[in-house]
Amino acid sequence: MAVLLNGLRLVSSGNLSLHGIKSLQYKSTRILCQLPCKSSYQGRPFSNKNMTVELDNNTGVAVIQMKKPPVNSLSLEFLTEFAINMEKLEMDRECRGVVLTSSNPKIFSAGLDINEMYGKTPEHSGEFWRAVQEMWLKLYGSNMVTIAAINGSSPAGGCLMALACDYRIMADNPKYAIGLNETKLGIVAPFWFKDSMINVIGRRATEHSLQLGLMYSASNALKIGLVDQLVAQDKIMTHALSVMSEWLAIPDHARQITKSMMRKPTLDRLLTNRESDIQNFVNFISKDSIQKSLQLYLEMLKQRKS
Ligand SMILES: CC/C=C\CCC/C=C/C(=O)SCCNC(=O)CCNC(=O)[C@H](O)C(C)(C)COP(=O)(O)OP(=O)(O)OC[C@H]1O[C@@H](n2cnc3c(N)ncnc32)[C@H](O)[C@@H]1OP(=O)(O)O
Repeated sequence: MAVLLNGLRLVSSGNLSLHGIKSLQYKSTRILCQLPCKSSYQGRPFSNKNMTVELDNNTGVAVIQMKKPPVNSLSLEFLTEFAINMEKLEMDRECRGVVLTSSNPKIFSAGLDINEMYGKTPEHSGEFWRAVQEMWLKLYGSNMVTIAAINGSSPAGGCLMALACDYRIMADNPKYAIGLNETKLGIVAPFWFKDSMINVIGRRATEHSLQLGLMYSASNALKIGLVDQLVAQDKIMTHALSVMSEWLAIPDHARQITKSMMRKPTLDRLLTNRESDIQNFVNFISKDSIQKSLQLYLEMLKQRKS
């Protein structure tokens, strides 16, 4: 996948490599990364409106705060913006860690934007799925330390984002739920969603979880290891930054090589099957029966409100 970023053409396919080690550098200023409006993505108009990215040059830690109303659903535009921001941070020698969180006090992310999967052309579906893959490749394959500060519910694609991070801290609120609930929508979590979950909670728990499309309360997510810690909502960012400092105390090169060793087989599996995975998604999502399921699900979401 190629993107134009600040005039530089980037060809991306995941980031972790034994050679991609960053040197440690610190600066004393605080900057707000806002990509220029003129940035382009495969010829599409681009705007950086779905998240803010704030890099603290003292600590080398960036906070990506998702802010797409109403529920941070992962649209093509959102995913494109996310991948470009991750690429930019990855290339920034001063950035060593990323905390991913949400500006919505109740929702981390509602997962993939269902409107992107309903009533769309095969071309659009293919482009959308490539962007979903790219988001995961950038996050799962990042050289940086990645921490999800899950300050609200996080179904499906939202859970995938959290699973792709190195560490997950969830707000201790019984109303929040997290999980890969795809089967409940009549759709199937692809193999790399499944692999991401297996690598965090193990095979048996994943099978149970995926077949039933289970959503876990924060406390049950902690019990099965889907999240690593629960903390009070108002302490979640402070805590995430404190955990980050522990991870950053490890020399980057040793941690990055270890991370690559652990994650490379999972990344390679998608990289070598990328095109067939897209084709599989397009074929699956284009079926009348799946379109019907998605239509009913969208209607149910709207009715639930009223
Ligand atoms: C071969 C492989 C094939 C396929 C693989 C596909 C893998 C798919 C992965 C996914 O991520 S699918 C998406 C799964 N997500 C969900 O099931 C979440 C659904 N949403 C909810 O459960 C709730 O909305 C909530 C996130 C818990 C938030 O609840 P809340 O009560 O706060 O808000 P409300 O329900 O009123 O929603 C507000 C507004 O947002 C719209 N919405 C919600 N989720 C989505 C979504 N994922 N995509 C698009 N739009 C979404 C909802 O309809 C409301 O819209 P409205 O204001 O216009 O009525």
